[in-house]
Amino acid sequence: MNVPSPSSPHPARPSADRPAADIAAAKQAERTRLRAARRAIRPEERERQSRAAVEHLWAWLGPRVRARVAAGDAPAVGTVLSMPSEPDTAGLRRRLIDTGADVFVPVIEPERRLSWVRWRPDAATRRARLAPVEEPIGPRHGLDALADAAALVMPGLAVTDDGARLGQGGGYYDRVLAALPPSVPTVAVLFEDELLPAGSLPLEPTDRPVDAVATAAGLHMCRRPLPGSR
Ligand SMILES: Nc1nc2c(c(=O)[nH]1)N(C=O)[C@@H](CNc1ccc(C(=O)N[C@@H](CCC(=O)O)C(=O)O)cc1)CN2
Ligand SMILES: Nc1ncnc2c1ncn2[C@@H]1O[C@H](COP(=O)(O)OP(=O)(O)OP(=O)(O)O)[C@@H](O)[C@H]1O
Repeated sequence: MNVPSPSSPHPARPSADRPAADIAAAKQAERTRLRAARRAIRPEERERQSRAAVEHLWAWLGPRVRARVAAGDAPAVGTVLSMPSEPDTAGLRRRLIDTGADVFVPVIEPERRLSWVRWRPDAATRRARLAPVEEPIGPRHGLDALADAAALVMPGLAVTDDGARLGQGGGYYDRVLAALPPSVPTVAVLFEDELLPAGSLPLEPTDRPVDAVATAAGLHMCRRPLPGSR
């Protein structure tokens, strides 16, 4: 079987021959387009799509978390505190907590690194200095907190059918994906129009693909079936 290793660079590399500055500029233009499209999404529509995307994600993730909790091995799950422009992960976090998972969300560190803080519904948060995101206050952990996670649920602005991801531009998640054990399934949560055809996003050598995308339309497998999904 010719399945690419999850930690290898993305196999489809339409932008391989372009100068790096061109690719970065093309990404920036795409971010501008995608952010404008997000601003046009009404709150009720964001709510609807967030609920439906979480429902599809939970149909796969819920049973896996439950099984591990029942076996006395309550898993970690990485996710985010969503910005108002993003699909809302609040419903996912509530279900994870209700089911007994350990929920971790990112905190921005120097040199575009992330650390991970355990989140509870009553967690005190503060605004990050370098991005318009809330971060919980509390002990910070390295990526080892997610080494045996049931999933890493990621933000992003768009992902292609085959898993190429465009984020907010910090490279934070590319660094995470480069260091995360390939056994941890990675899923981006997006609005419906943000799952794009393969080949339609500019790629840099440091970009790392995601395994799947959850939208209101369903859970789309980009690279390999998620464990237990069939
Ligand atoms: N909820 C959430 N948390 C996250 C991320 C994320 O994408 N979403 N990140 C993922 O890496 C990291 C934070 N990085 C971020 C960097 C920039 C922006 C941002 O929204 N910036 C401005 C854009 C300014 C500009 O135009 O250049 C904005 O969109 O208004 C958000 C997060 C870690 N935590
Ligand atoms: N593993 C890495 N090591 C060093 N530099 C990196 C790494 N990953 C990404 N970068 C740098 O970070 C820059 C921004 O990355 P990119 O445009 O892929 O961010 P993004 O995936 O859109 O953002 P984010 O992950 O923060 O949501 C890249 O131009 C690249 O130079």
